[in-house]
Amino acid sequence: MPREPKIAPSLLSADFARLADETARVASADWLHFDVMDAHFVPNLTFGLPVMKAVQAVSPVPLDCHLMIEDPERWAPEYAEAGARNVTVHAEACTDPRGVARDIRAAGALAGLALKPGTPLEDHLDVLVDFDTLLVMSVEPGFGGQSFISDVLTKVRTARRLVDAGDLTLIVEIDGGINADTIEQAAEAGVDMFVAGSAVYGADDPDKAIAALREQAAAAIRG
Ligand SMILES: O=C(CO)[C@H](O)[C@H](O)COP(=O)(O)O
Repeated sequence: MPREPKIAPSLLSADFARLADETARVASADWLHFDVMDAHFVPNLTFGLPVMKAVQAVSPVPLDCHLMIEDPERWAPEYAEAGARNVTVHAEACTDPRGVARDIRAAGALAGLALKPGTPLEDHLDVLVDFDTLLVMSVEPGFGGQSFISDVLTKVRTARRLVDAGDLTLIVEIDGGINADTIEQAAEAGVDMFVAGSAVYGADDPDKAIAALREQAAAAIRG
């Protein structure tokens, strides 16, 4: 059966003054991507656990929390306990990736591992068996609206091969610069879940943009 592409709009590109309305505008999405930035691991500051809980209470779609923070071991389980569907930590920030994956899962969420564009997949292959999702960053984490870095597709292809061979069970996710010009190459490389910020929230009708991106990715997978 062909892969069914999934779309996760990134709330980073939404109007922060109207977060409840902005979650309702993407009700057809698969996950809602929630970017937590601490101004230390990345040079930007967004929102944290109290805002996540408020969004979680009104969101029609499950939350996909991407923690771009130092000390993820301290915070990740709390996002899981608050009801996130998936909680992703950065490999570059983790001192105990296996331990944090175990804690996230024990708190009821899927556990995700994210890699910055320059971080080799090979350096973290041994821990991937403990994770449910792999988030391949296709921009430097910190800001929306950047250009897609196509070199990271090598990591996507490797992960896809390992999943298709049955060596790993992972949702392969990509984040950064995904739009109508880039989604097809990402889909062909093997992505399951596409995070899109500006391409969705920058559209007049975000739900229409989600449907169009999903269909474009599905067509690329069908070949
Ligand atoms: O994690 C992120 C940045 O660190 C964002 O989710 C990502 O950049 C999405 O925005 P866009 O689709 O506009 O690139």
